Amino acid sequence: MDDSEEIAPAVQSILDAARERGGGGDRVSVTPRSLPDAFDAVADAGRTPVVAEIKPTSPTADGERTDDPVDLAQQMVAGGAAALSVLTEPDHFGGSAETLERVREAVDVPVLRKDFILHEAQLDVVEADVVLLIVRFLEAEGTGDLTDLLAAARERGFQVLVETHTAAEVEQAVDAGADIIGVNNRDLAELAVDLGTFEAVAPDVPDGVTLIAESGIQTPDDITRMRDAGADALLIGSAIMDHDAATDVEANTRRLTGADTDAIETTTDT
Ligand SMILES: O=C(O)c1ccccc1NCC(=O)[C@H](O)[C@H](O)COP(=O)(O)O
Repeated sequence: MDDSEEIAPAVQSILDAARERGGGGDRVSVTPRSLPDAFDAVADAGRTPVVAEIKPTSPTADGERTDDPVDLAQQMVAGGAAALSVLTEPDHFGGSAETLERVREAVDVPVLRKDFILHEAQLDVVEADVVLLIVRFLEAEGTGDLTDLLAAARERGFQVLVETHTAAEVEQAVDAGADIIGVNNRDLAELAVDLGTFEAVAPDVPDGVTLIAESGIQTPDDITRMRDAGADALLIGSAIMDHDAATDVEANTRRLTGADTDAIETTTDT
C-alpha cells in the first residue's frame, strides 16, 4: 500500500495497531487441515462451501456478540460451515490468539487466522490451518514483502489466503505464488461493500487457484451471484454473527450453506 493513499480512519487505526504488535516467541510449526479438501468435501455433499467467521465486533458492526466463541464455532459447524475464520485482532475486532486456539481444539474443520499480519514475527503467535496476507497492506514501509511472507508462512506449515481487491493485486498475488486467493468486496480505503468487485476481478484469477469471495454476502441470492462469478467458497462474517440482533448462529449458517437440519455431523475434538 502506498503510504500516501487515503484510507478510512478505522483502517488506519487497525494498521497503526498492527505495526505496533510484536510476534510470539517460539517459531510455530503446524500440520494443517486442508482448506481445498474441506471445500471439495462440502461441495460433494451438496452444500455451499462457506468459511464462517467468528468476529465478535468490527469497525462496521452495529454491536458486539459476547457469546463464547467455542459455542459459536460449534454452531457454525453444525450449520454446515466447511471452515471457520477467527479474528485474532484484539483492538478493533474483539479477537485473540487464545480464542483461535480454543476454537481449533473444539472443531475438526480448517481454521483461518484472520489478522493483519505485516511482518514475519507475527506468524509466530498461534497455530492455525490458514493465515491471511492482505496484498494492499504489504510492501509499504515497515511491512514485509508478500513473496517472502508467503514463503515464511508455508515454511511453518500454514496454508495462505492472499487477499486482493483489484486485478493488479491479483497479479501481485499470482506472481508471488499464491494458490488460495480471496477477493474482498469491502474496499478497505472506504469500507464500502460492493459485490460487483468480485464479479469484476474474478476473471483475472487463473484456473487452479482456490478462489474465495469475501465480505458483504448476506443472502442465498448473493451466494448464487458469487458462485456464478466463479467463487469456490464464500467468507461470511456479519450475516452469520448478526451483531445487533444476536440471532441463532447455527440457523444463520444453515441458511447460507443450504445444509439439511439432520445431515451435518457435529464437532469432534482433534
Ligand atoms: O468487517 C469490517 O468492518 C472490517 C473493517 C476494516 C477492515 C476489515 C474489516 N473486515 C475484514 C473482513 O475481511 C471481513 O470480516 C470478512 O471478509 C467478512 O465480511 P462480512 O461478511 O461482510 O462480515
